[in-house]
Amino acid sequence: MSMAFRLSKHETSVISAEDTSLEHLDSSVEMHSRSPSPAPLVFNPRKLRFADDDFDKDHPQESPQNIKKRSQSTATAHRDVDMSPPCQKVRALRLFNTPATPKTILQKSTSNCNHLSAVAAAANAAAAARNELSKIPDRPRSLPLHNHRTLQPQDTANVNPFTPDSLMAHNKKRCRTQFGRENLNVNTVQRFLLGEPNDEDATSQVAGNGGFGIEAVREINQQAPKRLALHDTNISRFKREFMQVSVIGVGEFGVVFQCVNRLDGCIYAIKKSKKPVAGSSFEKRALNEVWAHAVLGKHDNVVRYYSAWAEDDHMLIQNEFCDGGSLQARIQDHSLGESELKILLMHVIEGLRYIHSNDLVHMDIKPENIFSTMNPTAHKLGNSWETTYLNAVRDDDGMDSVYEELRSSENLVTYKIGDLGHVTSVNEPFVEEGDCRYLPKEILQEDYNNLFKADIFSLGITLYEVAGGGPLPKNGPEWHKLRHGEVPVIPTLSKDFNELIAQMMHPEPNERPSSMSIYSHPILSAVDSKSKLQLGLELTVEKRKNEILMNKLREAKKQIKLLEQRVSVLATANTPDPLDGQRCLRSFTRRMRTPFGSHGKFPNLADRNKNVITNV
Ligand SMILES: Nc1ncnc2c1ncn2[C@@H]1O[C@H](COP(=O)(O)OP(=O)(O)OP(=O)(O)O)[C@@H](O)[C@H]1O
Ligand SMILES: [Mg+2]
Repeated sequence: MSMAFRLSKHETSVISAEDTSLEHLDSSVEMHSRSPSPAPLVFNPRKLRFADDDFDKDHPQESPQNIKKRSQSTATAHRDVDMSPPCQKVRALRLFNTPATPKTILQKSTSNCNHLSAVAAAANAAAAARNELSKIPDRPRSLPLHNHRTLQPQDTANVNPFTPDSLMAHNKKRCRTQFGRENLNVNTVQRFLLGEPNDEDATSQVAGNGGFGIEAVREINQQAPKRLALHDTNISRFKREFMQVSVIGVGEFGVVFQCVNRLDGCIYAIKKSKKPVAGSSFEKRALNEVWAHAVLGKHDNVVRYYSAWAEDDHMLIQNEFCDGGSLQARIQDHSLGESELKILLMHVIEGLRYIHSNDLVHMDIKPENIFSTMNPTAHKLGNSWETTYLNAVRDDDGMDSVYEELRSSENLVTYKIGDLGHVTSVNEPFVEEGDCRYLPKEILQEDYNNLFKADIFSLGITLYEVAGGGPLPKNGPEWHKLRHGEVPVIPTLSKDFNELIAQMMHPEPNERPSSMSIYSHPILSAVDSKSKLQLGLELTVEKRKNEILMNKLREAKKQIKLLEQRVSVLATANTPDPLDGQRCLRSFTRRMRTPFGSHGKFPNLADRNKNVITNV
């Protein structure tokens, strides 16, 4: 159970030897901390404790039920002033033996298995099935039903509930009843993809109604009643494939390592669940994160996903390594100015727009879950041609220094949304509340009608915090004020930016701007979003690139000239000189005419030549 507890801010913790959650860490591992704290193995604060100190101080006698009830009331701000956000407490309750206990979590977790989409299932399982498919000579034959009992775990594949599939999104109900499963076996997928002869109308049903044929459905119902257990997929990869460099972060759920892949030599961030999750109630949470990453990890402003696997019953996720650390670490020593905030907003809103366009929501946007890269190739200096160009020239000698210059600059940064453990679908939400400091009130009231706007609120309050409005309250009057439209003005920001933040934190979700409208907000026009310093730096870099290219051009021209000269010399040398021919001829004829030859008459070559020349 301790795993569900979050580290409080005060608990900037030191990993101790007895911390079982870190039993798999090498003792030699150094903590790579971007916080100013010099202590080794000091972690950035993560989410809150459920039994939060402040909370307990504020409400020592409060019964959890009252807290929840009060949170759900729509009482006025003043009445709410004494009330604290219940989410952490409610979550705590769920973990103990009360009506809303682990059972609830587990039930929810099991019911969430119905997130299925049959076509999405087919599409996902298709990848796993591809190898098998290639072995099939002709149209596949269906397995006799009794054969299903002998199916091996490796013949099945999970269904990713986040796969964007509009077909099934429109047939949710049907989908739930028909495909209330989390995995499909390869034969069913084959049959769906290749079309079973006696499933002819099934194929048309798939297109028209989003369903399989009756027989296929029956087959699915005969199959494994639960999802592919992590335990069954355990594989040993971590030590074999990766070289562990350091620990880069610790959250409620996982420890994140910086690793180098032994084969490709690139750096990755590998997140490993702190405790074994296979078979536990956290298995679903772990899989959720993998599913979300697999669907969303392709956008420049979402942490890229490479692979995931289960090892020793732990979940491991191999992600892009973000060398700039978390936003939380970046703001340890200073708040962000408006120009930096605009860049942050521009990047995060692009990521959110992408997530939202997949009908998914993040549900845990906060500085600890926004990472950054300082790699200029990842940064959008311009269009993608520029990235391609930079990639193309990066191996060239001169670019290394330019690269270094970019890398050392704190001003070139790409922000990426990470930690997708709370992602859920808006069509069939399974909401696991994130950090209550960043949650809007409606989520605590279990109003999930406009989840997109919950992300917008969290981003708004994140901007407010990193601009200098933090630290954010976890409960109490200040917590409520921020959710009742009483957002203090940040003096260092323009009126427009303050207004935008306040609008994003509007108490009424529908009044908050959408990710799309923020994206096209005039405040984020391309020029405005870059600081003078950044523009200056980019200009310098462009000039340097230009210089290098000009030098190369000059060098290339020189080489071409030299080559041309050599070619003309060679050409001249190869052309037979008529005079030379005459000379040879004459010497030859002379030699022929001289019965003694040259040897006896002329002791050395010079004399002989002299003779020839004389003859000429
Ligand atoms: N890809 C990455 N690149 C660089 N640092 C990372 C990466 N992933 C995670 N981190 C670091 O590790 C910390 C914990 O990661 P993450 O938020 O994914 O863990 P978590 O256990 O899911 O957290 P939470 O408590 O929010 O559930 C982050 O705040 C960040 O500092
Ligand atoms: Mg996190």
